[in-house]
Amino acid sequence: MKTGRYVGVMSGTSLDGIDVVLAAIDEHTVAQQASYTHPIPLDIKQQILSMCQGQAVTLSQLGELDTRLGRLFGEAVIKMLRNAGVNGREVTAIGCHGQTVWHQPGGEFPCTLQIGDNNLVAAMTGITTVGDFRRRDMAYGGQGAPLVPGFHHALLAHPTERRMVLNIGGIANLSLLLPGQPIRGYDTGPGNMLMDAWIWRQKGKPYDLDAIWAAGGKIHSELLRRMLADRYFSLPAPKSTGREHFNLGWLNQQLSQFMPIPPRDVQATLAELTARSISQQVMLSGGCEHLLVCGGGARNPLVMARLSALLPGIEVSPTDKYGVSGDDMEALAFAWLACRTLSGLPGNLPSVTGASRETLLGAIYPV
Ligand SMILES: Nc1ncnc2c1ncn2[C@@H]1O[C@H](COP(=O)(O)OP(=O)(O)OP(=O)(O)O)[C@@H](O)[C@H]1O
Ligand SMILES: CC(=O)N[C@H]1[C@@H]2OC[C@@H](O2)[C@@H](O)[C@@H]1O[C@H](C)C(=O)O
Repeated sequence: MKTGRYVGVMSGTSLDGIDVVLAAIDEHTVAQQASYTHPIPLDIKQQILSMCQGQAVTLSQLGELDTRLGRLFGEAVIKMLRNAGVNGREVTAIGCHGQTVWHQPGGEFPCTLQIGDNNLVAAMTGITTVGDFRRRDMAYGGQGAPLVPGFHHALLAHPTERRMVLNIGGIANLSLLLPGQPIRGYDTGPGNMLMDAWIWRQKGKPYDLDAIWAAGGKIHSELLRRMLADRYFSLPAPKSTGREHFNLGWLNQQLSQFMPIPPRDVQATLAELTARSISQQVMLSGGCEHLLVCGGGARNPLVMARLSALLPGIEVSPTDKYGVSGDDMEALAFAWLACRTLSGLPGNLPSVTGASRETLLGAIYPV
């Protein structure tokens, strides 16, 4: 294993900011040393959102966004290292996930596109950068996602306890760490994405802080039932999804089947959709003793309370309680994946993604 200090950079589907971490990684430990969230300018956020939802873009717009994001990731790393008082020469490599603007794992021409030019990240920071983590798994027939279950296993598996790790980001994904069984994992469906999109549309707020707005609404049971009937929820694993499917257009389509529903009730129903779709998948996957939750959704008290209520007998708690920061989990995972790539170790898990084999992940951008 190529031990050293690694930087992980993750810009997820929520577009709430670029998460950057610094960690010392060796065969047995991933010791987080610093973290920082870099803001995403609103116009960049809007361009990403329109691309993700399939609106037409010119090649020039795509190329420029690739450059702007590459610069932004580079700046984010430089700022984090400056705050931490660490020189770039002390860092072995950066694992930079990039920004997913399209993810289409099925069909005749599967594809996934993460942008943000890694050549720029390497040039700006003077640090070897590893990127493009998903497409080799896809080249071997896998979904290209989720990639974090291997990292969850390395950090949080227990020899006898049945544990699952749940990331509630824009999309939610679940890792099954069940003793004696192969590691499995898949995206359960919307995490914060629809809740965020609805409150943005209704109130111009990026998210429903502490679920205060949703908590005062009533669940619309027919709308909930209709949304839960979406085909994605009953698909067997391996499976992964994104904004291409669960977006405001999808929500408007569901709402069009009803007389106008008070906006606050829609927000409450979306929070319930997140909790129900996750809890159904936890139970369908055989249940567990401990559900360890990370991602921004772990800060949503309503979703967390509903998960606890829907999963009696399962302890639902943030991963922080188990020593891993829930806000930094994904960025840490990409630092770890970069370390695996430079160490010549595979990064994907065929039992999760459905790929035909384990493989090295990523492309290396040297300095
Ligand atoms: N106090 C809070 N109350 C309610 N929701 C919160 C709170 N804090 C964070 N969130 C939610 O978490 C989101 C950010 O989550 P996160 O940073 O995990 O997303 P992400 O990095 O884009 O994830 P992914 O890549 O897994 O999609 C916010 O957009 C918001 O919906
Ligand atoms: C294509 C893509 O970017 N997928 C993300 C997204 O965000 C959460 C969920 O959907 C997960 O599948 C994945 O991210 C995590 C880091 C993963 O690959 O495990």
